[in-house]
Amino acid sequence: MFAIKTYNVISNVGLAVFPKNKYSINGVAEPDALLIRSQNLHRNVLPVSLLAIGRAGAGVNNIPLQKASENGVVVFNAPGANANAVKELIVAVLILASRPVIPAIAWAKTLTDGEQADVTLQAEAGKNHYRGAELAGKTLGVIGLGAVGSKVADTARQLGMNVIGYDPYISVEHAWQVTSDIKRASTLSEVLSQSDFVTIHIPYNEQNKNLIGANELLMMKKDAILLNYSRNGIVEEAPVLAALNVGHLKQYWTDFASSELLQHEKVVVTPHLGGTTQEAEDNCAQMVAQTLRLYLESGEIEHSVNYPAVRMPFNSPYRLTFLHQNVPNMLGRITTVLAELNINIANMINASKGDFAYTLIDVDAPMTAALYEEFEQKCLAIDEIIRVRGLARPTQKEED
Ligand SMILES: NC(=O)c1ccc[n+]([C@@H]2O[C@H](COP(=O)([O-])OP(=O)(O)OC[C@H]3O[C@@H](n4cnc5c(N)ncnc54)[C@H](O)[C@@H]3O)[C@@H](O)[C@H]2O)c1
Ligand SMILES: O=C(O)[C@H](O)COP(=O)(O)O
Repeated sequence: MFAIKTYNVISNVGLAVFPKNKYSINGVAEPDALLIRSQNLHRNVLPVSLLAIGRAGAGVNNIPLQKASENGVVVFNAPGANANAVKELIVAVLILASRPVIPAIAWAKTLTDGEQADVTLQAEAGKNHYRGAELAGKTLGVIGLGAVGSKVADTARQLGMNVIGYDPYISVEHAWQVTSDIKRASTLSEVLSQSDFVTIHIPYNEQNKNLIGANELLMMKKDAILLNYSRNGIVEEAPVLAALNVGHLKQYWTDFASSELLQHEKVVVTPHLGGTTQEAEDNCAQMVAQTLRLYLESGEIEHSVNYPAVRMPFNSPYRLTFLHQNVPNMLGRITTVLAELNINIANMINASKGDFAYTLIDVDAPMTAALYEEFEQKCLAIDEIIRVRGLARPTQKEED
C-alpha cells in the first residue's frame, strides 16, 4: 500500500486515479506522497517516509525544492493543465479593463422607474458615462511565452490585438505553439515600452523576484494597464501604487491580494482564480496523480521540476532506483556494489538535471528482503547517493 496525504481541495477526478486496494488517502501520519495545490510547505518538516510531492497546478514556489531534492523527494507539477483556464480569465480581464462593464451593471441595478423616465429611458440616457475602448488594434505585451503566455498571445491575436512576446528562455515545445505573427521582443524594455497592456506569465523564483519595479514601470506607456496573474513577488507593490497615484499607470489587475492593493481604486484584485475552473482542477489533479502513481509504482519520472525525466519499460522482475548527486563515477560505484553481491544487470538508464541525477537499474531476478537490505546499506554508505528503492514489477492483475 502507498499512502497519500492531500492539502487543499483536490478534484475527485484526480483522487480516483489511486486504486483503493493499493492506496490510502489521508490515512497515515507518514505518507509516501503529498498531493497539494498552493499549500505553503516551506516551514514543513518533510517526513523521512516522503518519496514525492505532486503539485496539482503550475507554480512550485510554495515547495522547498532544494530541501526536497537533497532529501530525495521528487517534486511533480502539472505543466499546462490549467493554462486554458488562466487564458480565459486574462481575456475577461482585458475586456473588463477596457470597458466599464462591472460599474455599469452596478449602476443599472440602482435604477427605478420614475415619473419622468422609466428604467429603459434612464439606461439609454446614462450609457454614455460607461463608454469603453476596444481591444482590436491595441498592443498586448506578454512576458513569458510558456503554457499560459503562448495561449494568451494566440487568443489576443484572434481578438485583433497586436502582440509582442518576451521570453528569453522559451522551450522548443512552446516556441512551436506561439503564433508566428506575434512580434518577438529581445529585451524587457522593448515589450514594456510598446504595449498598451502588459500581462506576466512567468514562474516566481529568485531571478524573477521584483522583475517589475519602479524602473520597469517608468518604461511603460503612461496609460498602460498591467496584469499580474503569475505571482505577487514578481511585481513590486509599492512602486505600482506610486505609479497609479501619479498617473503613470492606468490600472493594475492581479490575482494576488494584499490589504494595500485592495484599498486602491485603480487596482482590481481577483482571489487567485486563474486555475479555479472545474476543468482545470480536474486536469491538474488527474495529471499529477498519474505521474505520482507512475513514480511510486514503476520508479519512472515524468513532469518533475527537480529530477530528470526517466522512462524505461519495466520488463525485468525487479527494479532498483537511485536518486543521487550529479557527480562523476556514480554508475561505476553502483555497479561495483551490484557486482560484489553477484547481481546481474538486465537494463539501465541514467539522466541528470542540474545538481541531481537519477538512475534506474533493472536486474534479472527478484531480490530477497535480506539481499535488498544489504544492497541498500552498501549504497547509502556512498555519500552522494540520496535514496535507493527496490521495486518488484507489478503483476498484470495489479496493473489492472
Ligand atoms: N493565477 C493562477 O491561478 C495561475 C495559474 C497557472 C499558472 N500561474 C503562474 O503562472 C506561471 C506560468 O505558468 P505556465 O503554466 O505558463 O508556466 P510555464 O513554465 O509553461 O511558462 C513559463 C514561461 O516563463 C518563461 N520565463 C521565465 N522567466 C522569464 C523571464 N524573466 N522573462 C520572460 N520569460 C520568462 C519561461 O521560459 C517559460 O516559457 C506559473 O509559474 C504560476 O506561478 C498562475
Ligand atoms: O500555479 C498555479 O497553478 C496556480 O497559481 C493555481 O494555484 P491553485 O491550484 O492554488 O489554484
